[in-house]
Amino acid sequence: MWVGRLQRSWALRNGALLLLWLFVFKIGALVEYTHDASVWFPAAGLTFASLLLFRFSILPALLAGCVLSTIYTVHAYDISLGDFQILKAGLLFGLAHILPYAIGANVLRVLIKRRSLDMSVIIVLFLVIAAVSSFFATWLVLPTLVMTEMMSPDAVASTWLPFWIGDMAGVMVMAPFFVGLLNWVQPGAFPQLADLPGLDQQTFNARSLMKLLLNALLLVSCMLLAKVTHSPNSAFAIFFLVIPHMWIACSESAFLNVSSVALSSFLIAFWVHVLGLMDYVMVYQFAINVIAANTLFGLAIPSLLADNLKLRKVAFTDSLTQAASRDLLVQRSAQEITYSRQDAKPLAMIVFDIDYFKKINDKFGHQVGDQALQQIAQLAQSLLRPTDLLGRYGGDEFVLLLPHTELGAARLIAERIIERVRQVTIAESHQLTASFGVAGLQADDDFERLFRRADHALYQAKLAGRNRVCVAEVEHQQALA
Ligand SMILES: Nc1nc2c(ncn2[C@@H]2O[C@H](COP(=O)(O)OP(=O)(O)OP(=O)(O)O)[C@@H](O)[C@H]2O)c(=O)[nH]1
Repeated sequence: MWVGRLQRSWALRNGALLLLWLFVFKIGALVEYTHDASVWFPAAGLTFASLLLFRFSILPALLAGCVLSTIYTVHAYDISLGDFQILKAGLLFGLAHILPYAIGANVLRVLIKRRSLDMSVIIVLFLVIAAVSSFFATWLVLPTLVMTEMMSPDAVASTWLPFWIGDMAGVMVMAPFFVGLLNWVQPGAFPQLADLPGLDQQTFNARSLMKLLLNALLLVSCMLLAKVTHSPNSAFAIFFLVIPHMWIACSESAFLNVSSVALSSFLIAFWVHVLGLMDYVMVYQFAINVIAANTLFGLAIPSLLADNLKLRKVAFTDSLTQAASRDLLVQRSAQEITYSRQDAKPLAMIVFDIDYFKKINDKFGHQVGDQALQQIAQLAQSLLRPTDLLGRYGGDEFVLLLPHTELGAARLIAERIIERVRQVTIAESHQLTASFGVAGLQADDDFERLFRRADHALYQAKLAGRNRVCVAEVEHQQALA
């Protein structure tokens, strides 16, 4: 019910986002580098994600968040500023923080709307936009803080890098998670997101929770190691997290993928704070940024796999008859011939072709011809074993590859098909017939030689009057009429 209200009311949405923004701002303070810079600033990710989804309608919440967080900082750190100066500092901080992310989010929005871009390109663009917009945010916010006397000019040199890393981690690591979360609360706020695979699937089950738990255990172990050994070298063990994260990226939904990176980055901030590992915090931040960038590419895996499957289907299936394409036929035949030879098993090939197909086209039209091809393919397919392969060699010529089949058995199969073909009537009155050539694998056969013999047998069947099966080698012709 509350979700429905949030979706309908602009004011409620802004109010809820303000609360969430202040909450994540406060969590960011867990890894404060100075009072002006957190090395993990998830609020930047929320700013970016909310601007991407809700555009300028969310500005009041973001500006209010910046003003309130400035008031909080001034009081928490006893900075002596008057009320008007605090308000001015808050508003200027807001503008400096929001502007670069508004531009970045809008550029990404426009790019995502171009449906021709594939997921891996969108991810690269997002990473570049995250790095560039957080860099500009850093160099707009810091001078603003100096100008409003929230920060001493001397501190800029030592603060800008952790500030930038903190904002960049906030956007790179947290924005995809916030996008998934906001899109769940308000589906359709940015309809094109539905075209990106899986961000809308909030599927958590026992197996995915177990993976998150293992990930969290590895993370804590690595950080405890750094604490116990007091060695900056052991802090680098955190890079091992790339393994469980890639595992999650390859095996779970996109939303779980971005949630796991967000969770790891939160846990890193939490344990840095609890274990007092601030000296190594930059190592951890670099690690989580690298891991996030890596695992984000996991979002592209489902779409790449789907594209691959689609391409394979197009390349290996004849679109009219759904039989195997000539390419697949040649490829599979070569494989099966090798296996047959290795295992000393027989293999047979049948080549068949509709009789007087040209006349059917001429008399009833191409569409009826196409239907005849489809019917013949379906009929042959229904009589085959799963290990057999039906391919369309070209025009009205089909090839049947029959592994583990003796020549005699292949002939019986051809006879069974020819019998069924005779029962097919097209254009209400025309009865179809077809001719068949059968050949068995011989010692020095490759696909070409085997096909040539089966095709020659087909030619013999045509010469002998069609509507019959002819077997190669034995030169045995059998009229079946
Ligand atoms: N409808 C349709 N016709 C096709 C397709 N591909 C090839 N053809 C036609 O199929 C006919 C093939 O004829 P042929 O196999 O050469 O000769 P035929 O008339 O069947 O005569 P025989 O094979 O000697 O019995 C040609 O007219 C092609 O234009 C297709 O995808 N759909």
